[in-house]
Amino acid sequence: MASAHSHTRRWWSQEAHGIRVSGEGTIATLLISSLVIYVTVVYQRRKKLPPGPWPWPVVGNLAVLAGLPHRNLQNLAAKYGGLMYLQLGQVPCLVVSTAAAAKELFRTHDVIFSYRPKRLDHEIISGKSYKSLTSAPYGPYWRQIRRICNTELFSPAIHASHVSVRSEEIHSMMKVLLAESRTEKAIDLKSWLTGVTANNMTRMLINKRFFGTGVSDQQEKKDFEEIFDHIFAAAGTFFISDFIPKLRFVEMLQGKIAKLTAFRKFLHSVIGKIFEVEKHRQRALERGNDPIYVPDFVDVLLNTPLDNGERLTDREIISILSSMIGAGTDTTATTVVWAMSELMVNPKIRKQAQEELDAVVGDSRLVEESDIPNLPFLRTIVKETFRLHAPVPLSLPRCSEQPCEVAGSQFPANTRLILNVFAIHRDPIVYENPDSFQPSRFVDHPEVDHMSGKDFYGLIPFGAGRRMCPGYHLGNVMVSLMLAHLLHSFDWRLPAGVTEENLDMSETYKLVGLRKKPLFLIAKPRSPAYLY
Ligand code: HEM
Repeated sequence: MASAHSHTRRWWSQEAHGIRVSGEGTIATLLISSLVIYVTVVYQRRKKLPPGPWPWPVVGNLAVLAGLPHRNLQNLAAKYGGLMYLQLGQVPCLVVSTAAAAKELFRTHDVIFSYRPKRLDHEIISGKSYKSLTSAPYGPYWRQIRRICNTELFSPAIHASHVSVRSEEIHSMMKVLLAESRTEKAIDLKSWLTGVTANNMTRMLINKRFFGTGVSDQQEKKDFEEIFDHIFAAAGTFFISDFIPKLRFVEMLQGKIAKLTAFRKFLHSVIGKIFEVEKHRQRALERGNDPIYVPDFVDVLLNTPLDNGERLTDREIISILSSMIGAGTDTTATTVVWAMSELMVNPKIRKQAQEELDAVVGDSRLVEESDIPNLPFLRTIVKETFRLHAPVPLSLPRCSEQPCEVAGSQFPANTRLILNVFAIHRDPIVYENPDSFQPSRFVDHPEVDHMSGKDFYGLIPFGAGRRMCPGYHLGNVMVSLMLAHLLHSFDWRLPAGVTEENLDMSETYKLVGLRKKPLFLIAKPRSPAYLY
């Protein structure tokens, strides 16, 4: 009995082993044949596409978007060239990394790539209709909003009418800086600059300010700050489901969807009060046709009919205003922080800029906007900062809506376009010593215009083509003005223990290229106190 039993066990074990061996064989065969099919399919497809790194199954080349994607992509472009192909999950992607490739692409394919890819945060926060200027698809709605913004917000006449707002906001913050300088404490420059740019934006848009002295409603200020902290944080977050929609559950598990949904609820509960859209509507009714009243931007948005005769909804107005504040605040403040960082590690350049300011402005008044055209060296510092520290290193993502042909290759609809401004601004064919801060490189080239977005594609901090930044003039003026004020009115030094040699100049990527560590500086006034 015992032997029969052991025989049966041996038989069973051999049989089972046999099954395992043949099972393993089948799995191995399946794996190998899947791999062969995958390699063949990818190889056949890739033959017809621009060069690029080999994609992993499922995720493709998504890993390049981790950490500092502008640098990862620059390194890849050094190997694969100015026009590179990536497979980002399920999304085909073209990466432009040289001035020549940017010129070629914008001259021939700007319209095709004038759409914006959908993002999870936009979908949850604003709903699926994407009605802000930054996220709206290229088409009639976007064209109308862009036209309204160009004529009612960014036109030379409107820009000129806001000179006093810019000046008041900078002067009001100069007073705060003066007071801070008396304490000899190191100042977090970014928070000061963000206050100025945010106040300037909100005064232009809704005739209100939220930072500095004289702000009475502290709760509203807190809500405003919370909203834009969330918007900036969401804009800098990577959502895997934007590239592999089936993985949306991952974002659910990570709590990202719950966080965005909670933010949407908070946003909708406070934003109406902050932007006062309904109050504007009521005031317009009470006012009637008062010829003396100067409408602000909310009045304009409420009153301008769209081509179909309809008016913008409150939701649409709120989206347009929020995206404008989101797009214009951090970008501008960050550029000045980088300019000051470079000037702290390049004291000779800082001194030269101060000498120019002293010669042009003198010591009996503060800088004025009309001084900027007379400060050519300061303007080269601004250009060089935009070059070396492009505030939006990968621009805003774009995509195609239709299938298209680029450089002889066919691309399906929804191909993403990444404009690697960071790499373009370091294109060794255009710039000598591209990694060093040398404003003098522009001294003999005043024709290099970082705001044209056409002809010269070696300096495009505001993007290029149809969706180029509409706030480029305002952004450039604010950066130049704030920098001029900081240098003319104060001498600056690094806090104890930090030197020109060891100041950390590394960056992080949150859609905007921010300093990894805040810039703390100690200010010493250069002008008599009554001037501030
Ligand atoms: C230093 C300042 C700024 C920089 C570097 C900057 C940069 C950019 C870039 C790279 C884009 C994407 C362009 C493209 O897709 O080709 C953009 C778009 C945009 N920017 Fe700016 N920007 C700045 C300031 C501003 C300001 C002050 C405003 C508003 C007052 C603004 C409003 C916008 C809007 C609404 C868009 C979306 C345009 C569209 O999709 O049609 N920006 N910006």
